[in-house]
Amino acid sequence: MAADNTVARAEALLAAGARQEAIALVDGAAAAGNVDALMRLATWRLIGAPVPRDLPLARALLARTVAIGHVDAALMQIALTANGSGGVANWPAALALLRIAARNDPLAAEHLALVGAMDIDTDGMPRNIPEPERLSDAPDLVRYRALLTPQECAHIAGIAADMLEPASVLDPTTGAPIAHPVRTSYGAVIGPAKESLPTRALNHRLAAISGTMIAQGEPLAVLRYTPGQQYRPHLDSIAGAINQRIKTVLVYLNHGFVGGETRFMATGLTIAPQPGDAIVFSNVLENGQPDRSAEHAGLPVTRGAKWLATRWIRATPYDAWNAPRL
Ligand SMILES: O=C(O)CCC(=O)C(=O)O
Ligand SMILES: [Fe+2]
Repeated sequence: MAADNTVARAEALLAAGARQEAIALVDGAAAAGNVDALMRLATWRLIGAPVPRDLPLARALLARTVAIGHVDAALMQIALTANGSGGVANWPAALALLRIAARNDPLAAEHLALVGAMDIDTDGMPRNIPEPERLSDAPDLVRYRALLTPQECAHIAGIAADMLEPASVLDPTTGAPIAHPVRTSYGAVIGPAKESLPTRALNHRLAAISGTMIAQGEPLAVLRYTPGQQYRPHLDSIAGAINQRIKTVLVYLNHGFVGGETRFMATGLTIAPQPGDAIVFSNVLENGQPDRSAEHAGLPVTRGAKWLATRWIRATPYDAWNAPRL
């Protein structure tokens, strides 16, 4: 179907407060097989606005969108299939969909090649976990050298590059976003609809090296620090959290910058980022309470740009679709 302006007209209606008309317009076009309208309906069902969130329905709409031919819809369908959003997590089905998408889409072909190069089983789980190097006992901290290949690092950074935003917090009085007081880097979160199959496999790898279930991980966050930017000393644990951040995995994604070491304040231990290296540390003591000795910082970058992926891991499964505030 030729491109038309149905979705743009619906956006204008939404902006003007005509919600029902906007929905009716897109519904009608989608029923008539308009691929952009179908894609928009699917994303509305994922976002939960201006219609209620319905993940299984979003999946069904995406499947129809893919059948007509829509590259982004295919990659989203693959992500949701692999991570079980709106259904049961099904790696083999996601891989089969990626094989089909890769026939026509160079980006999907790249994802397939990345996954094909990994040492994983038929469920996308790593077959071998390398031996860690212990860096300290208090805090409980280990390092895995070259856990990610340069291609894997570039893949993660590439997904995030399109979504980077300055770190912000909400002003408690006005509710408006203001500069984050502790972290000055730019960042992006690779949420469940953007979790490419290579990212999913890497998240399995990060779960394996941290001895946790993949479902405990918050969506992978990617940070980019340019000169002067830093992550001031902080704890990753959250005071009073019901579902505590028990562990953190940091993966250094690149080289070609100066500064940006990770420092643990209690010991002074300072880690020089090497691309592909991962560190894993515990943010809680054996009794589950926050471990003050896990306080750490990302030192200022003085030249170039530092890219880093962070996986904050909770005590119990974390639902990224219905994330609680703590
Ligand atoms: O940039 C770093 O080295 C530290 C990052 C960090 O502390 C975090 O992501 O929680
Ligand atoms: Fe941190």
